[in-house]
Amino acid sequence: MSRISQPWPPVEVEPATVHPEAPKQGSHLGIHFGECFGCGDEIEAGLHLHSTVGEGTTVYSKFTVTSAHQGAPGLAHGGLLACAFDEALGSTVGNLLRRPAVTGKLETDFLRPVPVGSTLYIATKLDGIAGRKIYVSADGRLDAEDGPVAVRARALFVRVEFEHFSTHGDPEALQKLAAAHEKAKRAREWDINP
Ligand SMILES: CCCCCCCCCCCC(=O)SCCNC(=O)CCNC(=O)[C@H](O)C(C)(C)COP(=O)(O)OP(=O)(O)OC[C@H]1O[C@@H](n2cnc3c(N)ncnc32)[C@H](O)[C@@H]1OP(=O)(O)O
Repeated sequence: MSRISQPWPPVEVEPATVHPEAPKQGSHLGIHFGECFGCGDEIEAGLHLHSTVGEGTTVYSKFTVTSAHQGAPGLAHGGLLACAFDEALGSTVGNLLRRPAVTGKLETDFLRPVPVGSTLYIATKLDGIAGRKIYVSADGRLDAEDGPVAVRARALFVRVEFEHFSTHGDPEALQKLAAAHEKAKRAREWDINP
């Protein structure tokens, strides 16, 4: 039985073009929000995903499973694995395209159990764009870049305006976040052009 029967992407797409100001190959992608469950450093039990830009439209992420992420004893919870992929895919879309987008659909195939203590090596790539729709997919390999594939994911992200977050989210927290990003940007420019 084929695990994924639908063609991917499911519609005709244009190739995704990386934004000229996107972080370059080899750049480590920072935390986009300290309280983000996927990447933030303020959530002790969070996933603490780390990502690096790869070649073309690829981003590589790592996620180490801890006892805080269990479903069955000693094994990662499938929902948290899906969360790791949402983060890896979303970070790829956000950082490479530099336009706000949210997950519209996320599909996961769990191919092998993922034990506590193991690290998932997630390789994500942009598969194409159709209007506001961005198609993206990833493989997660166990314990090595060339390890066996344990989880696969495919997602549709939908481009939104900034108002999506200010209308539905926490405007005060957004303002603080924007101010922190601006401060970090100025500090980087100062480092580069003292
Ligand atoms: C540096 C930065 C780092 C940034 C790093 C960030 C990393 C964070 C990672 C976490 C990301 C998340 O979890 S985001 C949080 C989870 N997601 C959400 O909360 C989204 C909730 N849903 C929504 O707000 C809405 O449904 C939207 C925005 C997705 C779509 O609503 P809309 O704006 O009214 O647009 P709509 O017309 O419905 O959809 C647009 C097109 O997409 C299609 N479409 C929409 N949803 C689906 C779907 N589930 N399945 C198929 N197709 C769909 C529609 O058919 C349509 O196609 P066509 O007619 O054009 O052909």
